[in-house]
Amino acid sequence: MAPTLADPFNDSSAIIDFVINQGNGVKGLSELGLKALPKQYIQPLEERMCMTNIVPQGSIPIIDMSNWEDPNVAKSICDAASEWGFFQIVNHDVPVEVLENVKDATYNFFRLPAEVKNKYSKEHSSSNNVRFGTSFTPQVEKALEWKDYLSLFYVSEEDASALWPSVCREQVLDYMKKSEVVIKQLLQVLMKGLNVNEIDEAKESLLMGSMRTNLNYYPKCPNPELTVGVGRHSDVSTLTILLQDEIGGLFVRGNEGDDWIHVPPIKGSFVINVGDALQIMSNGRYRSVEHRVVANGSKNRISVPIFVNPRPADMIGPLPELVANDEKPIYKQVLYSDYVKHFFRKAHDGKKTAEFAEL
Ligand SMILES: COc1cc(/C=C/C(=O)SCCNC(=O)CCNC(=O)[C@H](O)C(C)(C)COP(=O)(O)OP(=O)(O)OC[C@H]2O[C@@H](n3cnc4c(N)ncnc43)[C@H](O)[C@@H]2OP(=O)(O)O)ccc1O
Ligand SMILES: O=C(O)CCC(=O)C(=O)O
Ligand SMILES: [Fe+2]
Repeated sequence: MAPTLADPFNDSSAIIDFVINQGNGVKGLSELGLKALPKQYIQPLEERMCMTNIVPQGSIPIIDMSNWEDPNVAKSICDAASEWGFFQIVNHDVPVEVLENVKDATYNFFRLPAEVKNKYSKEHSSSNNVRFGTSFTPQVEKALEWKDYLSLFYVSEEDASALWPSVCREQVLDYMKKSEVVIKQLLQVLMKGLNVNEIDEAKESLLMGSMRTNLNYYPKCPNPELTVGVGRHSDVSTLTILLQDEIGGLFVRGNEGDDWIHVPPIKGSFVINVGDALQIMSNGRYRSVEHRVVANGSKNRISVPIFVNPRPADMIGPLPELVANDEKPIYKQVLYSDYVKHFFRKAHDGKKTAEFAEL
């Protein structure tokens, strides 16, 4: 029987069963109208966002991509990637309509009944390329995160037609396809900033040979101050291109102490961040920076990141062009899928994943 407000979950396993096994997610919990956050979601004090650590006037760079080849624009992109690891881009040529369509498609997927979404869960999905889930790695997390997601790994149009949910398939494919131009522009500029002037086929495949789009849903939360939407982590991608809605809640680690900087929503923009794979390939010149998402007490929020990655079978390490000139490598060569598996098999733990590749 479905739990009600008057008849809340009587034991710990009932809540896990409702959220994870039945596929209701935290969206299902939120819609029950619970008055208090279930204890499984209460984060330790040190993982909750503390208002005193938010830099009030802090902001990551905002870069206009209309003249992306201009050396000044190129310099601001490379500087932002080295100093902040994060920036926002405007005037990037991906039509606003494509962005609105993928946001609508995200809502349409999460509006589906739990039993339909649950067909895409780890336990029921016929393929690892499609995954509906909640939190990050619930099996190993001491406290759960207040987020549901659908993760879509792109292999081919045929694979997507056969496996991706029809309610969002075309919109996500269009979003990925139309974003490729700006992804290539950013990678070209970032490589030039490392004196890698030609991106041949092999290098393009190493930088962007596989892509994954996640549809993230953060429902409104009864006690947002006690939990997190996403805990502190850096992405394992080369680059992440993130579309967020108008609600806000993404914070980036600042350059000093425990400072956190809010990333304000800008209509039509993308938030760009360097991932661990690019930090490793650039031998630490570009930085993958910790970020986190807070929960919201009054509104639902969505975001749609495209993770641009090496292929699972690629070996990643400092690019040969960088270490050829006596620069000391700080990372070893690692198999990218081993790196990603290491990330997915533990709870979010800030910047610790990169230690896997340190020399
Ligand atoms: C969900 O909340 C998130 C997600 C993120 C993501 C940030 C990123 O940067 S995603 C970019 C990751 N890169 C890639 O996907 C490209 C390369 N892909 C691969 O190397 C492989 O496809 C693979 C991801 C390693 C999966 O390979 P496979 O052979 O199928 O390996 P498995 O053994 O099935 O999986 C390993 C391990 O990972 C878990 N897992 C797999 N896919 C996902 C997924 N999409 N979401 C969550 N977890 C996933 C899987 O369950 C396995 O764990 P076990 O415990 O079962 O062994 C950032 C922040 C967030 O909050
Ligand atoms: O929702 C957001 O703003 C960021 C989500 C995120 O960091 C991720 O999915 O890796
Ligand atoms: Fe992230």
